[in-house]
Amino acid sequence: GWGYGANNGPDKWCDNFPNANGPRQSPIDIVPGDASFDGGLKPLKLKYDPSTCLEILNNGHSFQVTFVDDTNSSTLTDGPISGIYRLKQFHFHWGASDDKGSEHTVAGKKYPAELHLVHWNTKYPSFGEAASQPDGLAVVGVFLKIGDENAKLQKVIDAFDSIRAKGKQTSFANFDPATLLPGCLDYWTYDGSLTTPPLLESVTWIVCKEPISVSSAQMAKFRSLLFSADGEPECCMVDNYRPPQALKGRAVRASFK
Ligand SMILES: CC(C)NC[C@H](O)COc1ccc(S(N)(=O)=O)cc1
Ligand SMILES: [Zn+2]
Repeated sequence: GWGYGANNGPDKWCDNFPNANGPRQSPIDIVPGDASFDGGLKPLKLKYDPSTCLEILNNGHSFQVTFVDDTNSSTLTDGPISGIYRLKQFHFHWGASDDKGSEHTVAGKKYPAELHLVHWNTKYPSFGEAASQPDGLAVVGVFLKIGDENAKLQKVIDAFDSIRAKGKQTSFANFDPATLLPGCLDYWTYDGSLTTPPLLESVTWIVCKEPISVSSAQMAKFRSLLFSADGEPECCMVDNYRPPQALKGRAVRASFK
């Protein structure tokens, strides 16, 4: 199956996933000077209920924290979107070293990691249905930069021993994803796609300008996770990011001046 190695990585995805060369692929390099301020963009409204937090799992590509999404308890509204989008999961992408790892870049700058909070449009019956619609998903991206230890993130890291290998999962309750958001919610937004196969072109991307902190020691813990399952040769889960894709004429708007 697809992955991030030399033989199954991003440059090979087009062999099985034709969306790879589509007109609205993600991630992109965000060039602040080319983004146009749009005064019509509303502030992001994120309302998260920690009791909807369900479990944490290693899916062999990243780890993700999944949420109960059968009610509007944890939602994203306003911002560049219309209607109500429900939180489904959050996950991260990171590098083998602190000089790379993010999917989006900012005028060519790579951050060591990037958080994705994945939401689906409740005008559709489920995440799976929404994922195939052009306005089906909204993903909030938050950059991580090396600095002070992030105590909120540590709660997630403390679960890594239980999900070290592909396919492992464990219960994960009462986590508030709002604690992972930066203080300032200024953002860039553009029409894009899933950054992993099937690369569906269904995502309104909302990328926060302000990063959150993570310590180098905490990043080392991310890199102790494995792409491989129990019983397979151990393969460290690192460099699980897709590089920036062609903009193909798309506009990037800024919610801030
Ligand atoms: C519904 C089917 C297509 N399954 C989709 C699968 O769960 C993968 O979902 C996702 C969800 C989010 C992203 S990202 N990195 O763009 O935020 C990538 C794949
Ligand atoms: Zn992602």
